[in-house]
Amino acid sequence: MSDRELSCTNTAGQFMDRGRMNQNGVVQPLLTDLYQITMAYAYWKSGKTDDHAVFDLFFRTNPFHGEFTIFAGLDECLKFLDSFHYSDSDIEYLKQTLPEGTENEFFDYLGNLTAKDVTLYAIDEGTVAFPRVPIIKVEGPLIIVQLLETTLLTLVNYASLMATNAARYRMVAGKHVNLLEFGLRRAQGPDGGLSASKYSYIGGFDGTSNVLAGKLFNIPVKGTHAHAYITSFSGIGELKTRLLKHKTTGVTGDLLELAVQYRQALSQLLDVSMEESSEGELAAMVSYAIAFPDGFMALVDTYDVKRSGLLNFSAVALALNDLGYRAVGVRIDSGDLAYLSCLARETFERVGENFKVPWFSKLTIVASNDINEDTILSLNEQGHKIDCFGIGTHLVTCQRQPALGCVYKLVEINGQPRIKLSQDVEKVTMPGHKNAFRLYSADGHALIDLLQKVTEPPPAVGQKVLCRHPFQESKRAYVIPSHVESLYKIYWQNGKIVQPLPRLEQVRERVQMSLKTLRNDHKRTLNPTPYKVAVSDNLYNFIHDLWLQNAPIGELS
Ligand SMILES: Nc1ncnc2c1ncn2[C@@H]1O[C@H](COP(=O)(O)OP(=O)(O)OP(=O)(O)O)[C@@H](O)[C@H]1O
Ligand SMILES: O=P(O)(O)OC[C@H]1O[C@H](OP(=O)(O)OP(=O)(O)O)[C@H](O)[C@@H]1O
Ligand SMILES: O=C(O)c1cccnc1
Ligand SMILES: [Mg+2]
Repeated sequence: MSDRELSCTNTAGQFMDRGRMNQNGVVQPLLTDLYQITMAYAYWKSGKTDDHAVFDLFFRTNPFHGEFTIFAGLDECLKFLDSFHYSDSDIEYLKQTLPEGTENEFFDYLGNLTAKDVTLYAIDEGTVAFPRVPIIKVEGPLIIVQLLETTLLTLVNYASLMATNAARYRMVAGKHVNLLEFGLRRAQGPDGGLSASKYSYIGGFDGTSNVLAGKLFNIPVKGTHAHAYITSFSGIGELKTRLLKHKTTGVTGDLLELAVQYRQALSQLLDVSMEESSEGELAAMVSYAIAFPDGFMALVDTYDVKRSGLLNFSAVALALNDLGYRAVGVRIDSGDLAYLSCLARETFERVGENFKVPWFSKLTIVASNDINEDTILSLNEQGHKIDCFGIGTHLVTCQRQPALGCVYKLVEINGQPRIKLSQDVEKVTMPGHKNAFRLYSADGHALIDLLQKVTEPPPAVGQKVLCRHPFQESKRAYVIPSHVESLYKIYWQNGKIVQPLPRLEQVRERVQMSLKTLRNDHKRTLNPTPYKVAVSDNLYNFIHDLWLQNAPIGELS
């Protein structure tokens, strides 16, 4: 759909620095859990200030009963590191908040703390990611890397959940349908709303109704109008203006008169009685068309799609055509969207044929109203004629799964591996500083992600590598990769962002490219095949030796 096709167009480019946004003002070092700061004090007191730590940020299960996750939020994490600094008022607040007796030198230490000694490795933003493969690794002095935990998690969890949700909607809707995010009114607060707009765009939506998101992130802003516009008119007597200049000749025409004439003719063609249709709706549509003659898109379900909305819309669109303008289309916001969209398309085809206006059959049909992934799948099965979905509540609140469970775990300290044991095997952490590789088959599909110790040589193309399930001894396979992708890049080092950061549209494109590398059976909505994540033989033995060393031996009595 071109910009012309929905009534509002985007002019945001001029406000933006290459499609990237400045750091969200709410993201600052105090946006964290108190326990990070109390731990920092205790680390400081116990002389652990300069201990060298490595933390992994990863999730354990994919959201939405799926088998993939889109990693998003990295850009914001890097900006957070870049600006990490406690202000004087932050320090004042902490002095009042931490228990009396907290030593003053600690606050001096915090006041001078930055992220300059931190190194951050990450998978590229917009790439598909899988459980247990760290998407970010953070290395540096224990206190500062610990202090980053909560903020990094809040920046990655919702962003990745949202981008994944949007990518799933894109997959079920197909390439050719437009997807607009309409969720601001339902989002979890203003910041949730802005993030939803940004990350649904990355995940594959085409635009948002959120004007501030358009300005801040250079996302196309689009929209139609609300029922209030239609119900604010009760009859044609209320129209203060009915005249419109012809688009090319400039000669003034009476849009209302033309529309009324067409309405009469249409009522016979469509077998709809004029008495049943709403005159207020006609007046509203005429006035809206006068305001936006090149972008006329009308809501047709206020009273009755068949008996009123389509009749009035078609009458006004034909009248506009006489004055040299081409209407854009309709939005349907209630009822059976499959049936009503087919009815709308049939109506437009008949009207176009009858009045010799060929483009009528191509009018855009937008559908909205509580749409989710399953609704789109069901509509696809039933057959529909919808060109564009406007989606709010289910998309932005991620109603099907409201949180992604990324965690941040210490895996190494002063060169010594650390393991967190759990009764639940899935929750046992993978110790040590690790590298991750994605191994591809000859047909270009991703086969398996392989974690190794950083000291191991990377897997090589054409060479057999043993891939082991991290916890189940008997599950292993040899893989001969046709292509090996090293998943981590250093993004932050020596106090600087050390990779060029892509623009939002580039991340958006990367999502689609990355999804293409996944086999369809990993992406299907019902019972998708799990993607394999493995460890090298070396890492397997290392984990299990450490596990045995750390697990206490019980005594039976
Ligand atoms: N053909 C269809 N197949 C499956 N689901 C549909 C179909 N058409 C609409 N839906 C969905 O059914 C639900 C209908 O919701 P609901 O009954 O609250 O709305 P409505 O009565 O049509 O409209 P409203 O209450 O806004 O006037 C929505 O979630 C909508 O997306
Ligand atoms: O349904 P969603 O996916 O959240 O999409 C956004 C909704 O917001 C608007 O109306 P609103 O819901 O405010 O009023 P309505 O329920 O009466 O249509 C719009 O008409 C959509 O229905
Ligand atoms: O522009 C629209 O049609 C729109 C915007 C927000 C919510 N519902 C609809
Ligand atoms: Mg609604």
